[in-house]
Amino acid sequence: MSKTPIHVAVTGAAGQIGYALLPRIASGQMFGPDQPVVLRLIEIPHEKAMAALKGVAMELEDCAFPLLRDMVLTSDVNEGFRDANWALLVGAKPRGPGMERGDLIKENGPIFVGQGRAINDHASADVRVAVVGNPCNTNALIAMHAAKDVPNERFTAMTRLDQNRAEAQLAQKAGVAVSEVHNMLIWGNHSATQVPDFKNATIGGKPADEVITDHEWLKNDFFSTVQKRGAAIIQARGLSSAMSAANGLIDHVHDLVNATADGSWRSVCVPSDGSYGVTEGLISSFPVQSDGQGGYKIVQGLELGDFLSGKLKASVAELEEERETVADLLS
Ligand SMILES: NC(=O)C1=CN([C@@H]2O[C@H](COP(=O)(O)OP(=O)(O)OC[C@H]3O[C@@H](n4cnc5c(N)ncnc54)[C@H](O)[C@@H]3O)[C@@H](O)[C@H]2O)C=CC1
Ligand SMILES: O=C([O-])CC(=O)C(=O)O
Repeated sequence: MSKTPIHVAVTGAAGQIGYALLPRIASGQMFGPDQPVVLRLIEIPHEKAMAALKGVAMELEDCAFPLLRDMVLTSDVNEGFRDANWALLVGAKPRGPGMERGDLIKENGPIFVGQGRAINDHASADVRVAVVGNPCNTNALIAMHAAKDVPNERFTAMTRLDQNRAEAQLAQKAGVAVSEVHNMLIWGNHSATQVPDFKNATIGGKPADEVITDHEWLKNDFFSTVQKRGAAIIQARGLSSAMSAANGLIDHVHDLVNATADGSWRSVCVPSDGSYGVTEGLISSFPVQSDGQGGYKIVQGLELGDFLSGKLKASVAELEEERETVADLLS
């Protein structure tokens, strides 16, 4: 017997990431090859955006995905998040050349108040939220505060793209396939202060910093390539990462709905419980292990050493500053 469809709400559905993301959800890559979905597609109430959304929906129809049971197209957030089991908050303005993601905070932050409230009031009791719109950690914090009745741990933000970028860089440097790289972890904020952890990653089962003996490269080029990859894509494409961002979100949600293999973890931004000295309540990237039943835990006991600990402190300080900037949206 076929499973009950799950309702997946996606904001910014007519945007770049939406275009790369929706066919992958509808084809089963996010929730599995036997899980039907209803897509609830949310856009701004502008004629052009809604017309573009209609076009995207027509294309989805034309793909004839067997798992796609229905689509709702709306600019009303209450309708969009109604009965949603997952809310994927993608819709927001992307940065342009020369900007940092944090520069978007005043413009994008307010979007997440209304969306948080609508999720609170209309989504399914088991709703889980993944925020992609930048600055994603602080936007997730805003939505979490606005959704007073939804447990805080249901709110996540995405550093999986950064993790994937870091894996690719390590694999290239070591001259191995990317499948040899495991437990690559990003700590902190999805920003230029993020901390790609080369100490706890492994390559071919050995610590990455034993396989790659050029530690100056790990601390300098590797670090800054991963931290600044988003800007490099904007520079090259004239638009921000969309295909790889959609791919990161597929991985992020897929790995939260399935149990993580023992002894491994994924980078997920979740509300801090104070682990690793990260200020409690901030949404920061941690090593996360999912139980596959809707729960997860922050993996404990990893050693960071002085270099990575110092970098994490700076990233946490930035998250605190962002929280201060949006204090009026958190009441
Ligand atoms: N966390 C991450 O790793 C990444 C985050 N991003 C962020 O994702 C966001 C979206 O990026 P793109 O799809 O490339 O941008 P885009 O400009 O192509 O699309 C954004 C879409 O969101 C819609 N939108 C804006 N406000 C909305 C609202 N209140 N409700 C519903 N829809 C709304 C717009 O009409 C537009 O169609 C940006 O903030 C970008 O910076 C992008 C790449 C990676
Ligand atoms: O860099 C940007 O503005 C978009 C983004 O978050 C990324 O590609 O990591």
